[in-house]
Amino acid sequence: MTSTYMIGKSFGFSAAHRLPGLPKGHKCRRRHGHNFTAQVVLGADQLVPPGFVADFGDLDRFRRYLNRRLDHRDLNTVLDEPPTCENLARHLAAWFLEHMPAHLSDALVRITVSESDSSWAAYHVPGRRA
Ligand SMILES: Nc1nc2c(c(=O)[nH]1)N=C([C@H](O)[C@H](O)COP(=O)(O)OP(=O)(O)OP(=O)(O)O)CN2
Ligand SMILES: [Zn+2]
Repeated sequence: MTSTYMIGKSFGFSAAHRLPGLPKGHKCRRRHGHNFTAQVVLGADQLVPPGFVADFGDLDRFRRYLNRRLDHRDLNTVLDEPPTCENLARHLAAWFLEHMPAHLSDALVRITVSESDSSWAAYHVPGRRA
């Protein structure tokens, strides 16, 4: 279902990872780091006063999770699967749906994870569309 209004907020974190399962010699098999960006996108058909989908400030709990569990960590020890952008985006969406207040989790449309200005992956909550 498509929302009439959309908002997004981006959060940065720095972390290390390596991607097992790639061909021998692939540079991403080696441990390396990125300045990641996670972007949360929320949608709604109606605004709440004073004209918000949701207050950007209400996303602070998500920021705290990133800072506590992902920032300056080895992501291979955080996820049970290879920490690709795709898997990180799904992990973060699952956390968001489980732990954020209902007015935010009900509005989550997608989470995008970027490793650089030129590369990103998104996880869309099933049934919710931009
Ligand atoms: N679909 C995906 N492909 C790749 C991912 C990923 O998460 N999803 N991740 C990587 C590696 O993490 C790698 O560090 C980044 O790869 P890449 O963008 O190819 O390399 P650079 O950051 O050096 O970017 P350049 O544009 O080539 O300078 C690989 N693939
Ligand atoms: Zn990488």
